[in-house]
Amino acid sequence: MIYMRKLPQTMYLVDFVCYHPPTHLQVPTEYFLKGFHHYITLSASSVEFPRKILERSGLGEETCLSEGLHAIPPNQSLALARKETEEVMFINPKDIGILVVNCSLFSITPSLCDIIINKYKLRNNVKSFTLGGMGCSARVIAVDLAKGALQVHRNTCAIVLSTENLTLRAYHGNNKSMMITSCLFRIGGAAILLSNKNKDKRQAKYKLVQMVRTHHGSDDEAYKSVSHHEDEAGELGVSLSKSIMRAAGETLKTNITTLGPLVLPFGEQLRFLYSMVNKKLFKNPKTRMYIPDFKLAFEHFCIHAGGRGIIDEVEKNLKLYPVHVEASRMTLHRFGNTSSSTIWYELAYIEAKGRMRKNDRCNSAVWIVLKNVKPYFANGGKCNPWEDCIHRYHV
Ligand SMILES: CC(C)(COP(=O)(O)OP(=O)(O)OC[C@H]1O[C@@H](n2cnc3c(N)ncnc32)[C@H](O)[C@@H]1OP(=O)(O)O)[C@@H](O)C(=O)NCCC(=O)NCCSC(=O)CC(=O)O
Repeated sequence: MIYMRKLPQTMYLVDFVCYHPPTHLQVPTEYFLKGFHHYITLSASSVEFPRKILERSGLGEETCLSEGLHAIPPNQSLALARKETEEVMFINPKDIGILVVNCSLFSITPSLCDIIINKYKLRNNVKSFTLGGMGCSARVIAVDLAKGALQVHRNTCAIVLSTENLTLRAYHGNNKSMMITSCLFRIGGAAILLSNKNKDKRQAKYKLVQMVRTHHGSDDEAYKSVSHHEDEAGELGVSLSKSIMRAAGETLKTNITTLGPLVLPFGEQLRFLYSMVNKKLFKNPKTRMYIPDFKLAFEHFCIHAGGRGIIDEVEKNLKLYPVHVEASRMTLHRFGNTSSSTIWYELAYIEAKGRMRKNDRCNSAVWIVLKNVKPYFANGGKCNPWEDCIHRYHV
């Protein structure tokens, strides 16, 4: 009995839903650019910049912005920002013991967790955590936090709510790195139900098998790659530095080194080890680090849809095929960069395509599929954000 209590708890992903924004919130390119012209005093040289970025971004014509950002000039009131968050975050409140909410750019009192607890009248011993400022990486951090809490609290359900809120963050200046953020980021969110209850095993879709987190905050360049600050003219904005690709590449390398031994076939591990020893120990300048074939470890890849450039880079570095990055590209096209929730739209895409088969493995936390997941239309009308458009994808 004592031995049993010490066993690590298995964490199941019972189900998840993604916010499906209403069509009146859509921002087709021309409409978006018209709004941009109204609320930004663009200098002559930068007038064409947002158009250029939008055309090359990988975003389609149906991505959405919050109600406040449709107004001309934008209505950036706290009330509308709060309304946005309340609309995006929704749960089924039954039996929740742990609540984790992550939202990078919107932090208020009462907290985002408090809003949910009050709205759904959650029980008073619920363990709640609100994470802020962590960008898209919070998608892993929030699940990891829930996992840690589920190790301590047995026979418990946890909800993770991942979202971003841009209403208060529309940028009104000429700084290109900050304009890019406005061009790429869109409204979105996801709710993920996790459980360590034995009885949930039967209905759960996925089981967590590995979780890897690495932190590159000690590297100054990585630290500054996404940053909220004032521009040269004193306008607040969130800048994306050009070095983000390099930072993403470095993080990928560290993750590969950590995750490789846990998921790769033995032969791939050996090849990787051989190249590492050659390069690091024998300092052989001719040896290039071997990038293991992760296609042998995963059937599905959910790569953060941060921008076309990011997806291109990961596809190239990991030598993936177009089908492996299809869910990321289609998510970027249909929903835009929704920050920490993009990977859940991607998982929903793979499900909607009917590609999720029993025993398949998905990154980025490593999930194993517990049963064939039926696409939405075979699922009794269960909510999938792709349900009205999956037949039109891929594009
Ligand atoms: C923005 C792009 C779509 C542009 O694609 P292109 O293939 O056209 O790239 P390009 O290099 O030719 O760039 C076109 C123009 O944009 C400029 N440009 C590109 N990136 C820039 C940047 N970060 N800051 C300032 N300017 C930039 C180039 O100088 C050029 O300007 P000129 O024409 O004047 O020479 C792509 O670079 C991309 O996807 N970048 C990654 C976006 C990103 O960082 N996403 C992660 C967000 S963070 C995130 O998602 C996590 C979170 O939520 O926190």
